[in-house]
Amino acid sequence: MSSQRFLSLSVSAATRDQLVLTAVVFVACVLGILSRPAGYIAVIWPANALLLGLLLRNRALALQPLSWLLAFSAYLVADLVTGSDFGVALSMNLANLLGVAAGWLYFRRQSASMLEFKRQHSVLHLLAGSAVAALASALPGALASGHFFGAPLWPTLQRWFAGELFDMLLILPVLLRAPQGWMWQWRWTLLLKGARAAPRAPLAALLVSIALVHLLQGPGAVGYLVPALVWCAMGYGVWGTALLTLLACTSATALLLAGGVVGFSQTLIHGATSFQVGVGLISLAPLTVSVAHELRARALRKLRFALNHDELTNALSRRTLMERGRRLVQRMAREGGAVAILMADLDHFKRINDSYGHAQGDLVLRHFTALALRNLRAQDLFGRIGGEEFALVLPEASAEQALAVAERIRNQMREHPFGQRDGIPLYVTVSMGLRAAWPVRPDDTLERLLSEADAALYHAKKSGRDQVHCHSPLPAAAVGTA
Ligand SMILES: Nc1nc2c(ncn2[C@@H]2O[C@H](COP(=O)(O)OP(=O)(O)OP(=O)(O)O)[C@@H](O)[C@H]2O)c(=O)[nH]1
Repeated sequence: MSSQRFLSLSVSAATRDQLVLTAVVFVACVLGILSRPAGYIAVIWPANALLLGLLLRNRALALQPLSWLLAFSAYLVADLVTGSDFGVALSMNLANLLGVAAGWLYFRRQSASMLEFKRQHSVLHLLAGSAVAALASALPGALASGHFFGAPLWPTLQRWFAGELFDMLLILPVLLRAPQGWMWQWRWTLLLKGARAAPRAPLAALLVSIALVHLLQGPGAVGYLVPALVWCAMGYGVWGTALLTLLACTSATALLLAGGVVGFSQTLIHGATSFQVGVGLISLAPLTVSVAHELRARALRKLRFALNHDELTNALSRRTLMERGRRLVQRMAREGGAVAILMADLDHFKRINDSYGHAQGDLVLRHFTALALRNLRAQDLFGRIGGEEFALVLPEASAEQALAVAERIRNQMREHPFGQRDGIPLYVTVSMGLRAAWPVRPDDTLERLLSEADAALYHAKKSGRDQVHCHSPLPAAAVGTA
């Protein structure tokens, strides 16, 4: 367990996390207690959702009974220091803890990807888990309220449930999807860079819609937020959307409370209950859009990769190499730049397959690809032409530089042992043909350069393999230094 400096004390990471958890619950409770105009049920009660979210993010913490005990003490102390009766505080906070425990039991069965909103059904599970947690605290809470204050069971149950559902649906996604690590470990510069690069228009639309909620107040005003939030969902990712939804929905709620459209007095309580459930459910719309948007983007990325790459080696596919290579050669011809083409073919590959098996042959192909890619620059192209034949297109590379790269790859390949057979290690060599063009002429096509590199490869094979042959002879000095 690593020890860290925290508040000038040297504490273990687990203790630090427990202290943070306790402090968060305490502050959230005080906030909730301050919003209790109706006597015993708070307007906002973020403590349960925050506690549940933090425990789900840090499972090791949730598995320690001390964490639960500390959280419970935070609930109790917050109530007692603000003047609550001990019996009331004890029973109400037991109800709170029961809700968190029920939510924990529901969500702990979900996979990490489900909880991080990386699955199609994540939002539905958020709704179900939040409803379970809300009901598990609302029921004992309403019973205790009836016992201590003579509050009617059904309206109190509805009120408590609505408040909890509202908090869970808005707060949990922010915590569950937040970047890895606690506040002090977040990569703030990276986050700020991402925020700066994000489009501004959806955010501006959201601010306008919050202003509209204020200007055109009414029971349906929260709906004004939906189009802008859906737009945000298409540009800001799941976490950004969850955060903006939380901020926008709570701002709109505060504005409508201030305007008297919703209220938590006894006469307005039914409307407030329906309002909170409605806002909570509305918040699921942008979240669902952002999850679907992200899943679609991921599927498209995978599809594009599969289209552009060879399945076995992950080298570029022949089609993509030809497309990109053609564009590159045309650009070099326009700019009068240089390009070097290498054709590479593993030697006696059939024998490797025959003697060591096809699986070993596949391994050699994958290793050769990795080795070649390690020796190339980001702008170089490396593709599998077919079987054990590969092509490399190196822009802005002279014949000497390309020859040096080819020799490096050839030497590294011949020195790498691949498994053993009868105690004899398997070594594989590669032959290559090089065609360099500098400057690239307008009539130099990729097809022609490739076929000339192929002719050079044929010579390399004919001359005994395990060598690089150049299409046109290089100056003697260059060959010596390569
Ligand atoms: N393991 C494996 N073998 C493949 C794959 N594609 C093609 N081959 C094999 O590669 C071998 C190519 O053999 P040849 O074209 O005769 O060439 P070679 O044995 O390398 O001989 P030289 O090129 O003349 O040195 C054949 O046995 C193919 O079955 C593949 O994806 N995996």
